[in-house]
This record gives sequence, structure tokens and C-alpha cells, in this order.
Amino acid sequence: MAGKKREIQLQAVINNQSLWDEMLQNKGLTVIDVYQAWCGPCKAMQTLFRKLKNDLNEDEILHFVVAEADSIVTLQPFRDKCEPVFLFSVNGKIIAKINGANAPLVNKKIINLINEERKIAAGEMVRPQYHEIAFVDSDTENVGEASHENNDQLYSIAIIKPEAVRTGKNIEIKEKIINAGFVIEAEAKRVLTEEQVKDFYSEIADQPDFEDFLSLMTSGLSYILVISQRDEQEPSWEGPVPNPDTEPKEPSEDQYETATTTVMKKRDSLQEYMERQHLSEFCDIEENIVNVNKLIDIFFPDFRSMKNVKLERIMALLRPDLFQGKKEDVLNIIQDEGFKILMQRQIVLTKEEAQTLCKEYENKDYFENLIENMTSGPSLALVLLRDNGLQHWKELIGPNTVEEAKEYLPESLCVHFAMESLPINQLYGSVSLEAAEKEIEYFFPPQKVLGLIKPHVTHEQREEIFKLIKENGFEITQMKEMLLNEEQAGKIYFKIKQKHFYKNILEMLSEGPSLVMVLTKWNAVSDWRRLMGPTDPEEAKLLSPDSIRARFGQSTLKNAVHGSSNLYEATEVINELFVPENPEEN
Ligand SMILES: Nc1ncnc2c1ncn2[C@@H]1O[C@H](COP(=O)(O)OP(=O)(O)OP(=O)(O)O)[C@@H](O)[C@H]1O
Repeated sequence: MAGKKREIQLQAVINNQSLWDEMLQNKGLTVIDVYQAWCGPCKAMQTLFRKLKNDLNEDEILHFVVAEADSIVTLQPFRDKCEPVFLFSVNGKIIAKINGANAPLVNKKIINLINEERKIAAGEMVRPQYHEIAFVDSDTENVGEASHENNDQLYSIAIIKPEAVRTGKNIEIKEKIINAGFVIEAEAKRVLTEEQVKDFYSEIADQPDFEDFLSLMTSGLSYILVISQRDEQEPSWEGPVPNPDTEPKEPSEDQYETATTTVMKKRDSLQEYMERQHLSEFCDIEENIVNVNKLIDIFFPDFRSMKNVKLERIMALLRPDLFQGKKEDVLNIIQDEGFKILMQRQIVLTKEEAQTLCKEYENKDYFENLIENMTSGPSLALVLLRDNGLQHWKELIGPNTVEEAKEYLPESLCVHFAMESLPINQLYGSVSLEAAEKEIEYFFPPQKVLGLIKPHVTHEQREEIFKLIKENGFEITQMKEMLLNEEQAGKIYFKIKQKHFYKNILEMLSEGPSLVMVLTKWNAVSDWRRLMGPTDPEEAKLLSPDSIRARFGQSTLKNAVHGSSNLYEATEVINELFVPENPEEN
């Protein structure tokens, strides 16, 4: 009975409409456990609420109530449901709902909202424009606020600031985030525009040093990370679910302690974790769901659709006979099957390489012939990307030998492209995703090139160029904004220092900050030059209308971008302009 007494003190009972309306006058956050008369309030969550009440110690702005759906008209949509529902009212506005006794989610929601209330009270932020949620029948809803809560609520956004990226601190921050049990779901590297900074940090915009902050935040590359909690870290305890047929049991004091501690420890917010690690000055965390969703929409427009897709990268190979005879046919099929060809190259395999790639045939009597055949001329190596790519490629090409393929998968490419010369599958594919990554690394070793976006290019055009860079398979591994001085410009353009137009280049570069980037991919030097297009934008428009210079160049001098001419030049200039990407390795 001691437990019962505590419950009454913990949660006010709301069992008619006028008490409900009165409750909406509460200042701050009210956590409402909506219950049915026949099954009573959710006992399992009371342990958590009691703990939060004690830990947060915010009785003025944190209230807990139980509200009986059967006797309150507003709560009609929640009648006759066996699953508990928790509503969150801030200053009388119901702004969120969580279905089910999901202790971690409820815990996180309360802590976030109370932290917000504290910041608002301290004048550190303005009250967000919450939208009041609509109550819909929770059995029929499959979109809207509730699914929002269950699916999206768990994401946070981390913005690693330019200064941290410049000094290589981003590596440590990412490692710590991962080691603490969070998952980096997506990552973008961007120089934030002034508008973006003003928008995201609007709550501190009236502070005297905001202009300095603005220039720091736009001075170079920031990392924007979408972060979630790792699933397996979810505490298994959710407390006993109330059963209408039996008297609900209170957890024992022991259970109560362990369970609640688990909840509190494991679901520590990312913000709290960063503060404990003394990393918050390098990295801002956004956990407010409205802002998180806004940031995801801006920086990761494909994020939600991509989350449901298992994109896999594999390596495929057309053996020499097939490559010589039917290359176009095979490439058409690959594209028709929904694979994106990320990279491709012709390669004459060495004996060792052929032996490694043909390992599965090493006991066959034709192995020697096979190796001879494989090294006799160019093969075509491809990196393919597709949803469920590994399995789909295996099914498409079929088994290792034509004999097996005829028996088990007569429709496969193995049968379709069988060649007289050898009884094997003329197509190869990685056996696993791990093997694929190793093969890709081996056959398509990444190269770095310096890319420079010239000062005349606008922020909007930069965004377009980032898109092209990404679409063309480059990774921006380092980036910063620099007002290039004569010495730095001389290092980039050392080859043309004697040219008559060199002084014009210096003048053009002094007109404003350039954006310098390290672009990484296989064959980066020549691929970047191809993407830039011819030096003269007019010529580019004719010869390569989709190139960057054709689209954003104004003249030969103001031709939007620069790129290293060869690998040696790229390495030299990158070393001059950037600190090593991983300082601890050096
Ligand atoms: N005749 C010219 N008049 C003015 N500027 C020029 C002229 N020719 C080249 N430039 C400028 O000098 C830069 C370097 O010239 P270069 O001949 O090395 O061209 P590139 O290799 O196509 O370009 P980049 O080195 O910038 O990638 C060009 O990008 C252009 O901005």
C-alpha cells in the first residue's frame, strides 16, 4: 500500500472534462498518462516518473497526471484501447504523443522538454513554435505525430564546427560518438551559408558576439551528422504491462532500482554525453524533433527513403572473352537490372590476381587454362551499387559453372553468356560485402585531387557543384574556405607563374574567399578534370555542356573551378594547404 500512496502524490488524477481543462493551465510540462477505467494507469512507468521527478527536481515546471479517457470528451479517441498512451502538454498545448510503455522514449522526451524549459527560463533560447497534435484513433493511424515519435524522435543532429574539422578533432568526435553506442546514420560535409547559420542559431542571434560566431561557422567545412541510438542498446526492461485480468504488480524495490538506472544510464542524451566528454564547444547537438527534421530535410533530402533501402556496393568482373565479345550487352543488362555503375576499368590481370579471383576453381582440372585465359587480355572490372546488390548480382549471374547453372538457374547470365572456351561463369561477383570492399580498395585505389571553387561562385552555385561532386562519386574528404594570399596562390598555380595573365589570377583570387577541397575517389585527377570541363567556359558549353565550367563559368579567368593537373601536383598542393587528415597517423 505504500506504493499506492506514492502514486497518488506523484500523479494528479484527471477524471472529468473540467479537471482536464484546469490541468491545461499548468505552467511548463505536464506528462499525461491516458488510461482506461478498466485497466488503470500504467504502473510500469510510475517508477520512471518518480525517478525523473526526484532527479530533475523541477516541480514548478514538471507535472505528472493520469487522465481517464472514458470520462474526458477530449480523450474520446483513446477509449477502448489496451495500449497506454502518453501525452506531453507544454503550457497547455499537447505537442507530442507516445504510444505504449516505451520507457526510453518517454524518458528522453521528458528530459529534452525540461531542458528546453530551463533554457527558455534562462533566456538562452526562445520558445519553439510547437504545433498542437491532432488526436486520431491510434488503431487506424499509421502516419502523423505518433509515427513521428516512434520513428523519427530518436535522431539527433550533430554539427561539428569548422575549427574542429580544421584541427582534425572531427575524427575523435566521431569515434567517441560511435564508441558511446550511437550510430552515425548519415554524414554531410558542408560550408554553412550565413543564412543557414542565422536560421539554425536564431536563438542566439541577438547576442553581441554573434557576428564573430557567424564568420567562424561559415569559415570552413562543418560536418553535419544524423545520429541515432544503436538498437541493441535499447534497455530490455519496459516494466510489466498492466493486465486487465490480474491486479498489476509493482516491481520490487530491487527491480525498480536496476530498471530505472538502466534507463537513465543507457538513454543519456547525446547532448549530455558530449558535455561530459568536454566536446560541446567543438560540436553542437540538436535534439528538438522539429529542428532535427528541418535539418534532415535540408542536408539529407533522401535520408528517409534511403533508410529503408539497403544499398550495397560490390565488385563485378567480365572475364576477357566476354568483355571482348559481349561487353555492351552485359552493360545494358546491368543497367536494366537497376545497378548503378559507380566505377569501371579495363585491367589485364596478373597471374596472382587471376589466381585470387578464381580461387573457387583451384581444384578443377581446367584451372591452369582458366588462369591463362584470365591473363590473356583485358577484363572489365566494375563497381556496382544497388539495393540488396550482393544477393541480386549472385542470382543474376548464377553459379560458378555452366553445368550447375543449366541445372539450377537456366535463366542466369552464366548460361546466357556461356562461352566455348571455358565451362565457367564468364561473370564474377564478390562473395560477401567484406570481400567486395577489399576488392574495390585493391582494384580501384582512391586518389586525391585538389579542387578549388573560385571566389565569384555564389553559395547557391556552390551547392549545385557539391551535388555534382557527390553524383560523380567523389568524397569531399577535406574542405576549407580561404582568402588565398600570393604565396598560397603561387603554390596552386606554380606552373603558370610566367604567363602574362598570372597577375589577373592573383587579382581574381583576392576578390573573396575560395573554397579549397580534397576530393577523393579512384581516378580522381582525370575525373575531376572531366567534370570541370575545358578552361574556356564558351568552349565548355559546346564540348561539355554539363560540365561545371559550362554551367557556372563566366570567362576563361572566372571559370568557376580549378583542379590539379596530375597526381604529383595534387599531392604537393594538398600537403601545402591542409593539415594531414589523420594527425595521429603522422
Ligand atoms: N588566356 C587567359 N586569360 C586569362 N586567364 C587565363 C587564360 N588562360 C588560362 N587562364 C586562367 O588560368 C588558369 C590556369 O590555366 P591553365 O592553362 O592551367 O588551365 P587549366 O589547367 O584548364 O585550369 P586550372 O589549372 O585552373 O585547372 C585557368 O583556369 C584560367 O582561370
